[in-house]
Amino acid sequence: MRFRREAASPAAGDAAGGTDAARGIELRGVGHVYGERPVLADLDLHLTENRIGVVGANGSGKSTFARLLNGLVLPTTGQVLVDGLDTRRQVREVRRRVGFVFQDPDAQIVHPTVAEDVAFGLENQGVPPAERAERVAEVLDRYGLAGHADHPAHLLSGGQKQLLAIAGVLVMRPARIVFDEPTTLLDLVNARRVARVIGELPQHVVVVTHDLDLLEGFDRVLVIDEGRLVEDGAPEVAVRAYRKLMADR
Ligand SMILES: Nc1ncnc2c1ncn2[C@@H]1O[C@H](COP(=O)(O)OP(=O)(O)OP(=O)(O)O)[C@@H](O)[C@H]1O
Repeated sequence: MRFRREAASPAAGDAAGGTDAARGIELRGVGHVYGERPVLADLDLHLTENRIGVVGANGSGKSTFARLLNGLVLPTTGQVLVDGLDTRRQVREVRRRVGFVFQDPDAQIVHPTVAEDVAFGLENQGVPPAERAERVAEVLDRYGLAGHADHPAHLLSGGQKQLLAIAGVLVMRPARIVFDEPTTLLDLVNARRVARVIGELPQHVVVVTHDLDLLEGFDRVLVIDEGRLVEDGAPEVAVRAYRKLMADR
């Protein structure tokens, strides 16, 4: 899937449109059903914090939740609003605003070389070549990939691929970024590196993860269980609740 290619302006920090009250991501009475299988129900949330984590058991509905936030999945019931934009009716604008980083970077890498891969979304958007080159160089430099610009993207290490996937989203300057298990496939060194990168982003981020260390310094953590929100609070409180939930199984 190549949805990240649609992430674009406005840059982080830009006036995102709508009224202040409409800022953030709002879920109103959201539920989701795949075929006959209900996977999320009764979600009423207003997500405004800079760093939000989402944890829960396998199959609890976290990826589905993440995908609702940029319109990759549409709610079966209720509404998801991003800065006042409805994911059902204004999906293109929503995807410009909300970048999405998949768990497996191979799902996002579509061009032969590192630089071409990062440039693709900008090219699609009609960004002029000189600006394109400048933005690509800047983002590759920031993530330690400048020396790999002309290398085959698929030959990068797992950690470098994840950074490339993040670079490909960031170059589009979305105001918000959703990460679906960004460190699951990485070793400890690369997991820490990606955690640091996420921690330093100016964007609002929502991170689905099983890596509880990643949640350090987050503003808010949601615990999802069997498709329902069962805890919502500061990381220490939410993680404690999650551990207890799992210990009782
Ligand atoms: N496209 C789909 N079609 C049908 N069922 C699906 C689809 N995607 C997910 N599901 C089901 O929905 C439920 C929730 O899946 P989801 O991937 O959202 O969970 P998760 O919490 O992210 O799991 P994990 O931690 O294992 O990645 C699971 O039972 C899964 O089998």
